Amino acid sequence: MSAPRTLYDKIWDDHVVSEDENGTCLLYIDRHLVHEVTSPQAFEGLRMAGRKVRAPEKTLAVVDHNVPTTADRHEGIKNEESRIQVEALAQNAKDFGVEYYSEKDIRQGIVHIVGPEQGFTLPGMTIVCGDSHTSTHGAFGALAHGIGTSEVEHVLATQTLVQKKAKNMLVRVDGQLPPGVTAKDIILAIIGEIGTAGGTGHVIEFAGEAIRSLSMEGRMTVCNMTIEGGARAGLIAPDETTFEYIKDKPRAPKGKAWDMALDYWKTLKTDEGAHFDKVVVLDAANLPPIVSWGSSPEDVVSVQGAVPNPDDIQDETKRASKWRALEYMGLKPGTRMTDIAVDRVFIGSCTNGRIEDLRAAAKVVEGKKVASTVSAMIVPGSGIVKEQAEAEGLDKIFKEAGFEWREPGCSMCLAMNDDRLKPGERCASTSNRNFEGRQGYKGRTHLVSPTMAAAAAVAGHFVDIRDWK
Ligand SMILES: CC(C)[C@H](C(=O)O)[C@@H](O)C(=O)O
Ligand code: SF4
Repeated sequence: MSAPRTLYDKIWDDHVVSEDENGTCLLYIDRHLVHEVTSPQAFEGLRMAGRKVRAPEKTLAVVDHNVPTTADRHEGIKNEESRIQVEALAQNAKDFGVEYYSEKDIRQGIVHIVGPEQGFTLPGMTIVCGDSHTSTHGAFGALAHGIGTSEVEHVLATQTLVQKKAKNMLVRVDGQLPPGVTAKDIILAIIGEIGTAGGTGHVIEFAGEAIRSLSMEGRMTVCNMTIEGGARAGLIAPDETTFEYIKDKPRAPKGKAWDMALDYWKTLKTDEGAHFDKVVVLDAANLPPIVSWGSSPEDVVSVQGAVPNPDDIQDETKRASKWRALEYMGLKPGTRMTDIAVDRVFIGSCTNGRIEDLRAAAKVVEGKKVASTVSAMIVPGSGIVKEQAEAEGLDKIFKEAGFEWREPGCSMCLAMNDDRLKPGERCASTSNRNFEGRQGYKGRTHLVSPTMAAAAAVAGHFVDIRDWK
C-alpha cells in the first residue's frame, strides 16, 4: 500500500513531467486562462522568438480588467490606454490561434467567472492564469494558481510550468452556518484568524461540513480569497455538487467521456490519514456577518463589533501599521461598525459577481430604495450572469431600488477602468482587496458579503443582515 495522500499530492503527482535533485519540477498545465493585463509581453516574447502557442485548444483569452461597464459596447472603448490593451489581446489571440471572448461576446466576463461557466475549469486539472485570483478555480478540486508574465510566456510556449511543491494545509470548517452568514464571511473569518501570511508556502484544502454544504458559487468565493491568506492555492474536493454544476456546461465532457471523467473525479479526495503540515479548525455556528475595517483583508470584525484599538497590539510595527490603516480609513477605535456610513456600494467582482450573489442581493433590496446618500451599482461577473439575472427579473428589482445595472467586467474591484472611488469616499464592496488606493486614489473599502452590501446600500450604513426585514 502506498502512503495516504492529500488531494493536492494527488493532482501534483499526476502532473509532474520531470523532477530534478533539488525538488524543482516541471508541471504539465491543463488549462491556461489569459487576460489583457498580464499577457502582452508574453505574446511579444513568443513573437520575437518565432514560437507558437503550444496548445491553443487549452488556452482561453478574455478581456475583463479594462473594459468599461457603462458604455454601449458597440461604440468602442474611449479610454486610450484601455483600448490599446484590449485591442492587443484581440490581435494576439488572432495571431496565435487562441479562442477569444471580446467585450461584445455574451460569454465575456471576469476570467475566473468565465472559466467555470464554460466548463473550461474541471476537477483534477492544473489551471494557471496571469492573475492572483486564479485560486478561484480550486473550488472544483483543480490545482489553480496565479503566475507572472514571464511564466505566462513559458506556459504559452511549452504548456508546462517550473514549480516546487508547496506544503499541505487543512482548514476545516465544522458545523452549519447560521442564517445570514455566507461563504464570504467564512473566508473573511479564516483570513482574520490566520492573517495574510497564514497560508504562506502552503496549498490550503478547505473541508468540513460547512464547506460541503456550500454551493459551487460559495466554494468559489472561499477559494477566490485563499490568495489573500497568503496560500499558493485553495482546494475543495469535488463532489455531487461539483458534478451537478459542471454537467451541461459547454466545454464539459459529454457521453462516454463524461462517465470516464466522473470515475476519475471521484478519486480526487484526500486519503484517510494523509499528513497536513498545518491544520486550522473553525466552527461555522460561531461565525457572524463580517465587515473589514482596515486596509488589509485580515482587518476584520463582526458587524456587531467595533473598530479595534491598535494600542492593544503588542508588536510595535504591527501597531503602527494598524494606526496608519485607521487614519487612511478615517475611522476611530471604538466606533461601532453599524454606525459607519457608506457613500458607495459595489456588488460584483470574481469574488461575488455570480448569479447566486445577485439573487441574494436582490432579495434584500426588493421593494426598497437605495439611501439618498448612497450611490450603488451591480456589475454582473459575465455576460452569461447578466443574461440569467435579466431572465429572472433581477435587473428590474435593482433598478427600481435605485442601483445602476452595468455591463460585465472587473469594474470597481480595482482602479484600472472608469469605475473608481473618489478620494475619501467610503464603499461597501463585495470584492476581495481593501489595500490603499485599490478602488481609487484615497478610496476607502470595506469588504462584505453581497447581502451585507445590499443592506448597507438601503440603510446608508452597515447593518446586521440577521436583523433585516
Ligand atoms: C491585474 C491583475 C494582474 C491582478 C491580479 O493578479 O490579481 C488583479 O486581477 C487583481 O485582482 O489585483
Ligand atoms: S474582479 Fe478584481 S480580483 Fe477579480 S480578476 Fe478582476 S481585478 Fe482581480
